[in-house]
Amino acid sequence: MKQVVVISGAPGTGKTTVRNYLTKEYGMQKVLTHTTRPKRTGEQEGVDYYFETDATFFENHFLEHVEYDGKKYGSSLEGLQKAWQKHDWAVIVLDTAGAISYLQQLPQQTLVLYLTSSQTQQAVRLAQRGDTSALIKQRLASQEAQRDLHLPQQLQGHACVIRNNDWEQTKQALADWLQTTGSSVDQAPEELARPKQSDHEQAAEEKG
Ligand SMILES: Nc1nc2c(ncn2[C@@H]2O[C@H](COP(=O)(O)OP(=O)(O)O)[C@@H](O)[C@H]2O)c(=O)[nH]1
Ligand SMILES: Nc1ncnc2c1ncn2[C@@H]1O[C@H](COP(=O)(O)OP(=O)(O)O)[C@@H](O)[C@H]1O
Repeated sequence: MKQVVVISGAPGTGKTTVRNYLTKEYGMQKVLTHTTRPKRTGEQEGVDYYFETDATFFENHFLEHVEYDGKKYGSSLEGLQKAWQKHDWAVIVLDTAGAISYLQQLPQQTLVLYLTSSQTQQAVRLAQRGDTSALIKQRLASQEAQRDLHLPQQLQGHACVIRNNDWEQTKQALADWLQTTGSSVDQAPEELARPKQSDHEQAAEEKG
């Protein structure tokens, strides 16, 4: 059975970190999304996002797309299907509006993980990531970031909520959650036995 783990939450709660952990430790296949926001230092095309312009963005066939802090973001069904060709478990990072769309459109396949952390911690982490203080302030004050500070009603009862403060506890909470989903991710020894790829190796392979 194909599954997609949708990771959602406010900026700096650790969505990308958890996504990378689930790909490396559990072999889940990352689904990249498209955005018109500028690349951050260190981000790479085809590794972190597919970076688009306003003109190229709508050349994609989106399963859902949103506006977040004035920029466009969207995820395609093709991207998800490509991931499912490689592994039964895909993982994607979306805002809460995207998570709601996935639950509505793919109710049998979608598992939502909603991350939280204290707002002070969020700001500290975004600074660690290298974002400027002006950017952090703008991002955290945006309507969408404020909205995503709380689990929307449509996700209540459908999301596993993890407070990502202590990383060891987060890893344990993820393991416990995956066990309760009756997941088969632990039962894919041939996948897990493969040498771990770096994100860049994986991107190079995907490009062919
Ligand atoms: N709905 C939706 N949200 C997305 C998509 N891609 C990224 N996001 C979300 O857009 C928001 C902004 O992402 P990003 O610019 O990387 O900023 P960050 O949250 O500060 O790491 C985050 O909540 C992401 O989860 C997408 O394709 N669809
Ligand atoms: N549990 C944690 N403890 C300490 N730092 C963390 C933890 N989780 C994430 N981080 C760090 O916080 C920063 C922001 O995390 P990131 O995954 O980019 O957040 P998001 O994708 O939700 O915006 C990164 O530098 C990351 O290494």
